[in-house]
Amino acid sequence: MTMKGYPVERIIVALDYPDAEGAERLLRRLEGIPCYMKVGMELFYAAGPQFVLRLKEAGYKVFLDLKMHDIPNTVKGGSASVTRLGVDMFNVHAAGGRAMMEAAREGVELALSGRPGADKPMLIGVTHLTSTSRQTLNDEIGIAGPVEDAVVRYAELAKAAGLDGVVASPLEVTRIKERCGDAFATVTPGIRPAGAALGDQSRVMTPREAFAQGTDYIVVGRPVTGAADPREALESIVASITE
Ligand SMILES: O=c1ccn([C@@H]2O[C@H](COP(=O)(O)O)[C@@H](O)[C@H]2O)c(=O)[nH]1
Repeated sequence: MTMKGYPVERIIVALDYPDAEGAERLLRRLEGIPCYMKVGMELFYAAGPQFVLRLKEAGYKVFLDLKMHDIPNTVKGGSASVTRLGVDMFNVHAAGGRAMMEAAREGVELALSGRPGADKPMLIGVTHLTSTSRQTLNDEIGIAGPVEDAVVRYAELAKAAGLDGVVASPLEVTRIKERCGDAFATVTPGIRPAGAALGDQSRVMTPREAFAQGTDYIVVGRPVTGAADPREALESIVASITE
């Protein structure tokens, strides 16, 4: 299954479930669709590294979305551990600063040293969460100006630290690509098919609009996992992009 220039591998399905059984039910519904799978803190804290290995054994690409944010030495160790696990993509908070992101990069190199041929995971910086509105940024967090400016600043910092890309909303993709280059990847949650409930998301676009902005990956959770027929929901997202 391919989309014009955007294979379905660029759709990352968020497996936000409280246990492995829930995620397994979804995997059965989506059997044969080669989308990327995202394991976030809810599933990882419940089902652990074993579930990541199970996805890898089934042939999926895996984004481990744990958003590390700690002192550089700790993040270096965490990055080495998830690299040894064999994930294809993982992330750290850009708010941790340049030294922390560089330490994450070192952790990847450490885990790969002595393992020639092992795949290097994409290391991605989290900018401002897609649930963050301008009002939250300005009035609660205390950062002035549009969210986009703050996101682009984090993206530039992530690039300077040697990261491969950032998590941002599709609304910021054009400016990130302008400032950081097209090869610097954007991974964009905050995806809502037309008419879908926003839930707690604030900065959103449809799947089609997001790819039209030039994003590399979209992340979709509840519009698929919360649908009565998740397979039909995912196929309809693919169709909305290719039509
Ligand atoms: O800024 C961010 C970073 C991560 N996420 C994650 O993406 C999915 C989105 O799920 P939906 O159900 O489609 O809203 C979820 O796992 C978040 O943890 C994000 O939304 N925004």
